[in-house]
Amino acid sequence: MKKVLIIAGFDPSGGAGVLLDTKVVRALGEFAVSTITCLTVQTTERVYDAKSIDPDFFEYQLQKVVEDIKPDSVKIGLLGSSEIAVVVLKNLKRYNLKNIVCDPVLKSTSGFEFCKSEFIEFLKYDFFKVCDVITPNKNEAEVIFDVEIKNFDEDVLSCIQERIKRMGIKSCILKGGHLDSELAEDILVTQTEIYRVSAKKKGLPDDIHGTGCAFSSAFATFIAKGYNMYDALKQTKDFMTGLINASVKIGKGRLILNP
Ligand SMILES: Nc1ncnc2c1ncn2[C@@H]1O[C@H](COP(=O)(O)OP(=O)(O)O)[C@@H](O)[C@H]1O
Ligand SMILES: Cc1ncc(COP(=O)(O)O)c(N)n1
Repeated sequence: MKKVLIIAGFDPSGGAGVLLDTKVVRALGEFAVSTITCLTVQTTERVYDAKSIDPDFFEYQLQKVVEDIKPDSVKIGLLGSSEIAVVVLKNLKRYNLKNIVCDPVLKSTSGFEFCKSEFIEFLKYDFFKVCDVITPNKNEAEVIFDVEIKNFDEDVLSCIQERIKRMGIKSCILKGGHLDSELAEDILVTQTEIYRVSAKKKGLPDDIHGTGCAFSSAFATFIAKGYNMYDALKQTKDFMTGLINASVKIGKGRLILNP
């Protein structure tokens, strides 16, 4: 059995964060261990507030779990503060952790700003370099690469490829759930290749909660199983399409995924 380390926030409604991440890893037949960066007050309707865990206590949690259980891959979701991000970076290096998948959560789909501008600069110029892949959605990619994205045309993709090289980012999967398109297209951009997968879009872009969390956890799980990036992306896309088509309404707000 493969082990996936989740580093993410807690959403009490179960629609995003560690509760969803661990269910995804389990649904794909592997084992999740989780460390919590941040607590949120959140429902299927919106995020009301977020509070970081004390950085020293978080580090204690992370170090003890990785000293006990060596992960085959790592999924990083909501970090929530520069202090927590600094601790994560230090320990990714200290324990020489491999197969790092980072979902750069900056803002919730409902509009809650999880982070400040200096945190974004730290991610862009220090943190992303140690990750094997980052998985921004349209809005996150616009902030990270400082480019306006209407669609994933050749000009946008070559601009992003040039920027990942300049920033020292190994690779990036651009998630297309929020593009105005009939297709939900996701694109793996490495320093040398561009590889696309797509599926028919269900409903409106903001109808479903937690798609980005589930995507990065599934991708990290397929990488832990030993798939290369291209095959892991194909498998993740198929898995996500199934989950999205079976999404359920459990509260007053958006649909959620129930792996
Ligand atoms: N309405 C939808 N129909 C089908 N696939 C979707 C839909 N919304 C998102 N996806 C897919 O879900 C995954 C997460 O994408 P996205 O929603 O863009 O991320 P985030 O939750 O970080 O904003 C991607 O594979 C994307 O293509
Ligand atoms: C704990 C946590 N992690 C991540 C998200 C982003 O998910 P979404 O984009 O669906 O709001 C969230 N809302 N809460």
